Amino acid sequence: KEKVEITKEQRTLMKVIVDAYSTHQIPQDVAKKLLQEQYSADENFLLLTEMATSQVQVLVEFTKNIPGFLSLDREDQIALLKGSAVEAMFLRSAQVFSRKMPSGQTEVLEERIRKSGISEEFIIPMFNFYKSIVSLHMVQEEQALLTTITILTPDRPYVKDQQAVERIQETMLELLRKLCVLQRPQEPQYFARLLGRLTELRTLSHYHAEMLTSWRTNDHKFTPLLCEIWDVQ
Ligand SMILES: Cc1cccc(C)c1Nc1c(-c2c(F)cccc2F)nc2cccc(C)n12
Repeated sequence: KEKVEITKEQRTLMKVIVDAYSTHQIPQDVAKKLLQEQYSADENFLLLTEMATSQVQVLVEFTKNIPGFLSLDREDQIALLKGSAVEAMFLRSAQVFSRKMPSGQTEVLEERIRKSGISEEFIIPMFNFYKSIVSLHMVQEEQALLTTITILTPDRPYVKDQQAVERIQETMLELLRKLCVLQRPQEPQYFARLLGRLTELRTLSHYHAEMLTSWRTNDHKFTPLLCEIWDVQ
């Protein structure tokens, strides 16, 4: 039986990441608007665009706090952010669903997503993914580390020094592996199941690209930040 223990530096690393992850949450005003504004496809889309924009801002702030990220080549930092944004945002919004939001915000958010002009063919895989994340009952450390591992994927387009990214990602993978063993001794495959979700995320990012195109065709407006992160317009 492998004796697994978290070293002192791993504990420090985890605290930095979890603090950054929990500090940078969706602003309350956006969450509050979800409950107040009226229901129309356009109003729902506007709210979700605002939510997506603040999710990108939160993602950038979180990423800057990942130990080692800012010491990467500047262009590689941008390539990692652009390449991982959708996946990190799917994880983040899935966690919004898994954490019972107060006063039925979850149901309201689900309703607004379903009624925002997204075609059924994207809604189904999106909500299946949310359900599969909720069913894992991840703790915050796992959520923060899984998002960090997603951001630090070396083979994103245009990343020049993949080795440097791999080195940091490996540190995070080892920490998450230990956490899973300690957290769920009775579920030896739990770590593998978590990483399996990252494969599902790649499929979702293809759906997301198609959603963007279909929104554009219906002449929906995005914010400058969303245009920049996903190279639209
Ligand atoms: C904020 C939100 C939450 C859940 C579902 C959806 C459809 C959204 N909204 C968007 C997403 C998006 C995301 F932010 C996280 C997960 C999956 C996503 F499709 N991406 C974009 C890009 C341009 C405009 C919007 C409205 N939008």
